[in-house]
Amino acid sequence: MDVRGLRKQYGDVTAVDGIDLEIRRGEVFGLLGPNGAGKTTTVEILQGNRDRDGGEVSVLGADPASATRAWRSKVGIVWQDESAPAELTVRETVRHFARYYPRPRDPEQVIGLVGLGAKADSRIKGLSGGQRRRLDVALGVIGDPELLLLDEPTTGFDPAARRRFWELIRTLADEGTTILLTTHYLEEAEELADRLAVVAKGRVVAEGTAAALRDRFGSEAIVEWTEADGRPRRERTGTPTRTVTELAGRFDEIPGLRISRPTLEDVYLRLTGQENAR
Ligand SMILES: Nc1ncnc2c1ncn2[C@@H]1O[C@H](COP(=O)(O)OP(=O)(O)OP(=O)(O)O)[C@@H](O)[C@H]1O
Repeated sequence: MDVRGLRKQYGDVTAVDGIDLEIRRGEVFGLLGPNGAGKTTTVEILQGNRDRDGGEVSVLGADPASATRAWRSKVGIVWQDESAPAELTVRETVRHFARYYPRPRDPEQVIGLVGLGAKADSRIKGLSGGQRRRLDVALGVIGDPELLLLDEPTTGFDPAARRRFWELIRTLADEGTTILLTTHYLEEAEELADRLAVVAKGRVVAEGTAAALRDRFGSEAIVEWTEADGRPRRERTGTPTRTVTELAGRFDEIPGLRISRPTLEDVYLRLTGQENAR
């Protein structure tokens, strides 16, 4: 997948302001960014569900803006508000959607993969929010796509379901499916993505492996301690030893001393200009 200079405007709002992305076949790619950064708009354009105002886009060798039925059958999409009929059971729904594809996966296997085996005969209207999302994921993968585009797939999942979903993504990736997912969970991005891009205000502000992003501010450390008046302090520094030596001159024992390296979340907050959120 190749995206060059992608732009999208909604009236006065520039949602996507020149995004470049290159995603290799078989790769799991994570798109991170704060609310309103332009992730959903980007994914919708890649799916062929939204017009763009500028830029070149090639997805599985074709421009999604002129997508054919054959192209659509190779791209798996997880809708946020799947309009599956509420009266059908999980099994009926997955079987029904399988008929739209030339070479679908086995519905029973897919139901198992998303962890809905015990709910196969339950009606959709009786599913919890998280179970509903898992059904959405099942419908996204039933066509055995070459490329899977997932917009915040695990929102509303409980921790066990999220882990099961990670397993599913790894299984699909091992089988050669290319996967692009947006997420607000840094742990999820770190766990799943071979590479990730951080988007802010419609632009890519950083790109690379999670480890490389973390190492971007590699020599820095975060020194935390409690002041004599009880106020917690947090200082980012490239010279932590110096900071601690200074503190040691002021305190016998530095209260609440903690020295850590920036986490991916620290780096993310910094890259997106939200570091004061901590
Ligand atoms: N259909 C629309 N009409 C007008 N403005 C829109 C529309 N969809 C999105 N926007 C605006 O475009 C910008 C980018 O939105 P988008 O949904 O792509 O961001 P996002 O990164 O997916 O955010 P979130 O993490 O909250 O889902 C926002 O300012 C949003 O308000």
